[in-house]
Amino acid sequence: MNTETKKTVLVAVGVIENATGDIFICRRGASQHQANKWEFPGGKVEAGETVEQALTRELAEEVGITVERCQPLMQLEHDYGDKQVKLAIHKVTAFSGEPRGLEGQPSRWVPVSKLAQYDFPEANGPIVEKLTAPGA
Ligand SMILES: Nc1nc2c([nH]c(=O)n2[C@@H]2O[C@H](COP(=O)(O)OP(=O)(O)OP(=O)(O)O)[C@@H](O)[C@H]2O)c(=O)[nH]1
Ligand SMILES: [Mg+2]
Repeated sequence: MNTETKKTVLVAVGVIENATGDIFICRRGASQHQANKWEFPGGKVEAGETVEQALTRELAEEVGITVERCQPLMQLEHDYGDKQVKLAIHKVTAFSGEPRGLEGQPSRWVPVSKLAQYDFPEANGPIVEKLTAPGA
């Protein structure tokens, strides 16, 4: 399929931050797109939803938290060849509940300084850069 006809999938992504500044990441499943890579939890925005509504729904479903405060961090488009995605990324700075992998996915809190050691999907490069930039 050429780029003119390829459909872009809009994805709501949450960078969940705790009081000590650590970030919560999950590992994608073996049968998912970008299998076994680490990710910031989130998922596709459904018809009729805003990005924030999708983020709230996905984070409740996947990691069991209720988003109480979030701010837009950045938006990124990436073409994987088999799939074109637009990531709408928010930083989640207040939430209730303790995040955990509700779909059986491995998950952990990671200090920002260690984020670059994890294998993320290619699209995530600029997110990790922004989070680890001096003064971020
Ligand atoms: N959640 C999430 N998706 C990402 C990230 N980076 C990235 O390229 N993606 C891509 O965004 C797309 C949609 O994410 P998803 O598979 O989580 O969607 P979903 O939760 O609605 O799941 P589904 O597969 O059950 O429909 C995937 O193609 C995935 O590879 C990321 O950091 N977090
Ligand atoms: Mg998901």
